[in-house]
Amino acid sequence: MSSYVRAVRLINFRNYADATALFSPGLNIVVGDNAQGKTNLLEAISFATTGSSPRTPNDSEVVRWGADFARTEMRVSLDESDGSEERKVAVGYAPGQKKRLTVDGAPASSLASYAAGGTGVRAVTFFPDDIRIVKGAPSDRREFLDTLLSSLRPSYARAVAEYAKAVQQRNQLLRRIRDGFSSEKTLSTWDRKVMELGSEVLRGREAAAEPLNALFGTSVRTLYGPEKAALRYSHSAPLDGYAEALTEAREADIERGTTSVGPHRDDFAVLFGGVSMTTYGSQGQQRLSTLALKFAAREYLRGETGEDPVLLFDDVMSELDEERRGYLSGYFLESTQAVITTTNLEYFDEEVLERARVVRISGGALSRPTRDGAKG
Ligand SMILES: Nc1ncnc2c1ncn2[C@@H]1O[C@H](COP(=O)(O)OP(=O)(O)OP(=O)(O)O)[C@@H](O)[C@H]1O
Repeated sequence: MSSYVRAVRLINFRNYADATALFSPGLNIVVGDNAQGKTNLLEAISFATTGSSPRTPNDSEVVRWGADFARTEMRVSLDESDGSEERKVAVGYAPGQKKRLTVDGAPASSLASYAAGGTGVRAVTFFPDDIRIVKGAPSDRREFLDTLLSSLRPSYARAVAEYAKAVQQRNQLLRRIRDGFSSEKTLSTWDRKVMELGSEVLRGREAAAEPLNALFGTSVRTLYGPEKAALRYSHSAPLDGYAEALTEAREADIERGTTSVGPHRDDFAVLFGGVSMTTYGSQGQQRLSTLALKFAAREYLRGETGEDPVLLFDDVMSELDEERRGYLSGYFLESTQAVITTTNLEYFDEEVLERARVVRISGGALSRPTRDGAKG
């Protein structure tokens, strides 16, 4: 069996002062009224798993109001083949200070390596706001791809971050050249750097594009219907024509003061029967395609690592019809581990509830943890 999360402790995290939740393999249902802390709990599991919040780039938002730090601790049950049984990981954050990440008590070598499997577990998250991946701007779609690929390899995460910096610096230089403060000769050093890092990003994305397209097609068929669905990556320049395209765009780039070619300008189309869901999708189609993207991400991670990621899905049942809710319950029950939130247990059949662990939340307090492995 793949690794899974046994327990998470939240200290000064969002509306939690100090609370511990225990989880089982298979389906875990977090239930509570509105604004009790369900989303915050999923966010905390993700924070503990990757060292960052999937909801905000601003870490200080997760610190409980009035507190001066936030901390998550997590116990992960490891895949047996590793020999060791359990890993303990923690993330501590105090505004103004460097984030502290530890694995079995020792500092993690970097955030990138912590997030890319350093904790022993990977996660795929779904938050209602993720619909922007389909509905929103190209940057939302690029972020989806980059987060997924970064969770596989720390080197990809580093390339993405360094590439963004290199593009910014090139842009500054372009403007200096345009305004006569620098000579065009200085540009070739930055072009090489941008190309080198950009190529690494492109290679990662190009390798993932086709498998993700196929997995997305299958997920849409099971979730939605016989529609032929596809993801189509669109390049500002493909890998093999990157250098030429960057050189060709040089004059125009100087004029505009921005870099117009490279993976930071790419996008992918989400298509149902050839129709763009970004432009023409109904709310329901956009939501289902977002779910299908997440399912594709799960399968992709599973294929690449041989490990099933943990699924953290927020309020996923509420806008689905009964048949799809039934399908999803089965999907989660059969996963290595899923933690999903709901305000309403009636979305689940009796037999699903019998097989699931139910965690109740009220005002940032969790139902008393029961022994590991016990339900309820
Ligand atoms: N940094 C913070 N410190 C304290 N409370 C916070 C912080 N950030 C958010 N909250 C509060 O936590 C509460 C619970 O939020 P959460 O999004 O987890 O609710 P939820 O149970 O998922 O609700 P819903 O069913 O309405 O989506 C909210 O009232 C929110 O204002």
